[in-house]
Amino acid sequence: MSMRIPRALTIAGLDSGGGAGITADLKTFHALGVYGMVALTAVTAQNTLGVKAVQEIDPLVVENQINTVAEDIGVDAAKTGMLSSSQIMEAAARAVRRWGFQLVVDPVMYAKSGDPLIRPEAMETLRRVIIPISKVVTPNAPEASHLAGFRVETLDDAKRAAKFIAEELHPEIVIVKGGHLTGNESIDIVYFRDSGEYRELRAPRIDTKNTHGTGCSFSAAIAAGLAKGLSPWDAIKLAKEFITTAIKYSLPLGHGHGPVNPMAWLELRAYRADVIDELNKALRIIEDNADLIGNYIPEVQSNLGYALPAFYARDLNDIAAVPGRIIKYMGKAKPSGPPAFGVSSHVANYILTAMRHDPEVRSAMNIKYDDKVIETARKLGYVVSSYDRRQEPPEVKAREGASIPWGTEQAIKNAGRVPDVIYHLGDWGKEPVIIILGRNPTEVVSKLLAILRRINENRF
Ligand SMILES: Nc1ncnc2c1ncn2[C@@H]1O[C@H](COP(=O)(O)OP(=O)(O)OP(=O)(O)O)[C@@H](O)[C@H]1O
Ligand SMILES: Cc1ncc(CO)c(N)n1
Repeated sequence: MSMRIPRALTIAGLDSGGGAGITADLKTFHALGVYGMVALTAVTAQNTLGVKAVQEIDPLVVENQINTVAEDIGVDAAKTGMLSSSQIMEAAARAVRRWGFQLVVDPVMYAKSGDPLIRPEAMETLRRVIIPISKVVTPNAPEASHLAGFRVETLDDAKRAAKFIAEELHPEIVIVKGGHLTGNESIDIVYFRDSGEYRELRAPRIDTKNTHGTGCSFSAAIAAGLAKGLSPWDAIKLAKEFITTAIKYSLPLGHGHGPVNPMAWLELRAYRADVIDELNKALRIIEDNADLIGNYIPEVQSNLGYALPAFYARDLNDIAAVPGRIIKYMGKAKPSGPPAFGVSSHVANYILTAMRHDPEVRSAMNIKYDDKVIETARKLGYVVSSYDRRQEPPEVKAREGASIPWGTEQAIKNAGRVPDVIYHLGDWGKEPVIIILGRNPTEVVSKLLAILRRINENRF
């Protein structure tokens, strides 16, 4: 069986700030497993604050770039971004018609900063020449207003504009994006010209100013889906999920609108797999030392947690641990099953709090309290710190899940850094606990074993 490598082309401009244009498009193509190619239309000197200068590429060179990659490498789907002049549009349209590939058009008019990316006289060519050859066109609210000739401020306006654009300019599918509208959801209206059908794309509106490049990545993701052979609707749904992730993990860079993060899609998957691998490695070390560690499994049993890298560790779901905990079975420590995300709140709460002080400390394990462990850890030079549950303020006690973050904060404050070992001596109805922290689960288990082995050496 031969393997088909999906290929997508972006016909767009360069944003020197790296957030929008072809850099966003290429990241998006590759994050979605599609080989990316470029026909550059313009160079912009741009950052998160605005566009300082534009140099257009010769229209014949734009056309030549498209023809050159299409005749050799092949193109399954393409998208257009910044097309600033009528001549560049005519040249791009000639090449697109010649090769007949599926086209997504992002009718780029202004950057997030408000700077224009199209010459006024090219607006008519965009309508007459570019949009009619597109399968999908993706105006935002202001662009839809220009194309439809009336203000687009509500979902109802967006619906009317989508239908108007489809009927007047003849693309197959119109998506009027809701990024510029208000509401606690960001809702895009999708209109299918042939069937006259409307569909909605909904996602929670993310509270961030770092949305530079959203439109570019969204349209590139649709083109990537089409290149992979998805139906238009499946490609559009994938793109919505993709852009929501890219905005959730957008980057606080620069002084204006920071860039979206198309790599988040790929990085999240890579880091999740890595976290599970690292936990499995450490769990095997626990099994290899099951007798020794078995003596230190507490009444509530143990767990070993590992968080995604700090940038991606937002809540308890971003920390993996053993679902049924590490139990004591016939005197031996035994992980009750394979690790998974979002299954521990106890150990995960220690990790989340520690990471706020030291983003490198991403792993922790709880064990049974024993004076000897504390004493030996100190002898080995580990930083040991504690907190006193009896000093917990009533307002913390009253709040579900607030005890551990409070206690961890106390222990960190007492040590002046995130310690290697945190303990507390319990309270009425609360077992005392020891937590061992480290950068990764193997380091945590190594610290534990170093302590337990030293205790045993001293015993005999
Ligand atoms: N704050 C947000 N939270 C969630 N989704 C958003 C947010 N802002 C935009 N989106 C979504 O991102 C996609 C792109 O829409 P948007 O209207 O921002 O494009 P755009 O204005 O063309 O972007 P740009 O010009 O910066 O490239 C749409 O699916 C939209 O719903
Ligand atoms: C080059 C380029 N293309 C598109 C956009 C739209 O976001 C931008 N800001 N810069």
